[in-house]
Amino acid sequence: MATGKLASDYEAWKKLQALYQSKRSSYVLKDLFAADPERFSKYSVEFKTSAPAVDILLDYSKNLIDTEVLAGLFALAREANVEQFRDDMFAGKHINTSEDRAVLHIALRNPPVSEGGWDIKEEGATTGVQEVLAHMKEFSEQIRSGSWKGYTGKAINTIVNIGIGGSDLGPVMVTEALKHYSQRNLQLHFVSNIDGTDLAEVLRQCDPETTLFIVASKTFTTQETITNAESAKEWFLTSAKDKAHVAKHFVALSTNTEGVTAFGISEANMFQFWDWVGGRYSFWSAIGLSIAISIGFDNFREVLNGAHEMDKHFKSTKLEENLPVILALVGIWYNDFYGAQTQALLPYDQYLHKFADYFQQGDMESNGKTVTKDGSRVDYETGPIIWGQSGTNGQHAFYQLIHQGTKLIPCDFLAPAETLNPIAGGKHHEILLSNFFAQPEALAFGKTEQQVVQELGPKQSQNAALVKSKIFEGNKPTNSILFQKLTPGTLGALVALYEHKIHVQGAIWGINSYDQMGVELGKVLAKAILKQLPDPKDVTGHDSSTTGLIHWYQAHRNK
Ligand SMILES: O=P(O)(O)OC[C@H]1O[C@H](O)[C@H](O)[C@@H](O)[C@@H]1O
Repeated sequence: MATGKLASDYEAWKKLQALYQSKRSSYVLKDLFAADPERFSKYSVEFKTSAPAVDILLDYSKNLIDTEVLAGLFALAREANVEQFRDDMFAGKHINTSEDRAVLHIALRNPPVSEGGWDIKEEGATTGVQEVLAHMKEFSEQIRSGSWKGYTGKAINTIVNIGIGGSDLGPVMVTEALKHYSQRNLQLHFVSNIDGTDLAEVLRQCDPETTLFIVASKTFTTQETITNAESAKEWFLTSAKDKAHVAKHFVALSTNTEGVTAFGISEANMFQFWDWVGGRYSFWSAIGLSIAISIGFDNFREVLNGAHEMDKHFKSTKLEENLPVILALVGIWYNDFYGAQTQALLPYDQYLHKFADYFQQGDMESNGKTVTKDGSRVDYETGPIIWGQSGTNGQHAFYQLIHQGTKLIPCDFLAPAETLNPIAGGKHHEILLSNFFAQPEALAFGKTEQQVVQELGPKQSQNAALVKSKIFEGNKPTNSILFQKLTPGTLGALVALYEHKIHVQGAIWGINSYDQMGVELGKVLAKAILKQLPDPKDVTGHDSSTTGLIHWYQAHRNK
């Protein structure tokens, strides 16, 4: 098990620090490429599987690394026991130490043991998963075929997923990413925010006779979700009148049977999962019901299968060829030695426009920690700020800062070789991909004096200041990830790739990537404050700022 040791105490860490200090000026992409014509083939690796057919190329050659840096990074992974910690996760050990839980989202995409899956000895992890998947298959097929009827005998044509955080972001991202495979006569909506506007605007588009509400909440205690679900039920009953009709229009995805039944949803309409599924790793579980309804169960299973292939790769490939490990280590090089604060995810595929949003929770909630598992305060940076947008939109918005700003922003570029929408004879995709190739090239190599002089011509080049102002150094690092096509299997593999990257980084930093105590404290405080809001006299126990703000609100609200 990862010990919670400070990463900065590892010998390999110290060596990397020394390397960075003494040789940083030699990590210049222009020179590194000039010196080694084999750099691309040396620093790229392909992940290829046949069932499902997934083909992903990771090119990490445009990074500020050489063989020595890489050797140091792999040594760090070994010294931090990354392999052991990975195996502990797969074995169901309780690596989420603060909550004493296993971390087994990998079990959710595990095929049945009879089909070669791992046998994981944790409640539900082997047979339970298959049972819930069978329930999801049956139910999603009933909705898609129209055989599930609403209270007036009409088929369902609108699905509203009510959930927040992991119970929202995963289904949102995946249903967007795989929209191409969706059943287009089913309208999908997601309500997450407690702000009544979110629910109100969605309900305007719904007909109670043909709407299915999916209440998605691991704990079934999350204030936003329960409040939204109660209000949705009230809205529904205004038309349906009879509470017995709720059974046809509300289902729940949760670990909390008691909470679900207390809400008025019967156990038969509940899709179970387990406490070893972290919210931000949960769309592989029952939380993915809206995905299965949208794209069909077989496609949903392909998402799981693609992820399972990546799990196998992560588990059995040596570190030097292991995609998640490579991404994690290169990320650590910038995060901890160069002091980069962020990591941009830039998919050149419009279907992936929610990919960065999704990993904002996945990465930042996992690795936004300052204390290691043994309680020491870290003296290095942990989780980066994750952000991004789909290309080429980002190019016309924030790329300038990546190109020439003072901050180092390592970027991952992702793109499919084949588009799902080859309109205008494939012209759009060629233009899109020319940008996908051009941006990392420009970031890496910038614009040299020679290029500027050539561009300006002999006369204007006399102006030294002008020439100087137009040169830019480049040397901005990127990873490029090319994949064949955005299929369900490929999406599953890509998401698992980033999940495991997060796991490896957390292991090296010695932190618990699987709890979220900061978020939980905010929830507790909000509940306490809610009770004090009716009467200013009740506002006690806060600092003067919080008290002042609450009092101002109380004086200004329109009650
Ligand atoms: O699924 P729920 O129990 O409603 O939780 C929803 C979300 O709550 C919090 O924000 C947690 O930090 C998230 O990890 C979780 O996904």
